[in-house]
Amino acid sequence: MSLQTSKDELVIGLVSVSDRASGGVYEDKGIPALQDWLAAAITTPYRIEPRLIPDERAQIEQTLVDLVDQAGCHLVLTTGGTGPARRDVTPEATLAIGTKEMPGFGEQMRQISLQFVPTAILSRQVAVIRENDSHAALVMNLPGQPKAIKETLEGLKDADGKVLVGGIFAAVPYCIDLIGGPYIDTNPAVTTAWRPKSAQRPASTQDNA
Ligand SMILES: Nc1ncnc2c1ncn2[C@@H]1O[C@H](COP(=O)(O)OP(=O)(O)OP(=O)(O)O)[C@@H](O)[C@H]1O
Ligand SMILES: Nc1nc2c(c(=O)[nH]1)N[C@H]1C(S)=C(S)[C@@H](COP(=O)(O)O)O[C@H]1N2
Repeated sequence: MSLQTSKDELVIGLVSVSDRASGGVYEDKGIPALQDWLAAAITTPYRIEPRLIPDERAQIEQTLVDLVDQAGCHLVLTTGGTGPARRDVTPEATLAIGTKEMPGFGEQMRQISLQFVPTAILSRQVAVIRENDSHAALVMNLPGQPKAIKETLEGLKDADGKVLVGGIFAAVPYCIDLIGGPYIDTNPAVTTAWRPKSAQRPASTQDNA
């Protein structure tokens, strides 16, 4: 297990998978919801690579491969296409481009989402690592309902901000450390990254490490 995190700029791919939003039937709310949440949660500088595409498996696979292999993303979040309907194929496309499956993320997201909606059981969302010769990325599926983005990433808090159910984003920064990506710092008012003590860096040393 290596903790050689990279000094590269953090690059995050956002993929909204929706027939109707990509076809102009309704306005895409997936990418804006992802952007807003990340802007509040991540304090490390980062660049976004957004993509809006239909529920076509080949196009989803190609988009994910391009984001990791060409655009150099360290993290890719998809939204939409995780349900049981005939055109919902985001999990299949994600598994096809992954080199390692990360089942804990999908399991935890369904647990979290069940606190919000009983239909959470219908989401087949998965997460994978994609490794190429030069780097690796974490690719995770979120449900298509725009409100599900904050729910799954952040979890559930009470009126005083006390965490009732932890969101999955807390596990993302250390996962990116372990696959050799940049050190991600978060805003604790939104989400606190879980890292073992040995992997934590004081804020002032992060640029020099
Ligand atoms: N990108 C999006 N922007 C805005 N709303 C969305 C988006 N994706 C989904 N939704 C909303 O969430 C609901 C459930 O999402 P789901 O992914 O199941 O969509 P869908 O019924 O498969 O249709 P489509 O793929 O055309 O968005 C949609 O009916 C829509 O109201
Ligand atoms: N947190 C959360 N998870 C959720 C939902 C939601 O509103 N919030 N909607 C559910 C519903 S209604 C469905 S059908 C599945 C799959 O949605 P998708 O096909 O839009 O990805 O996600 C589920 N997971």
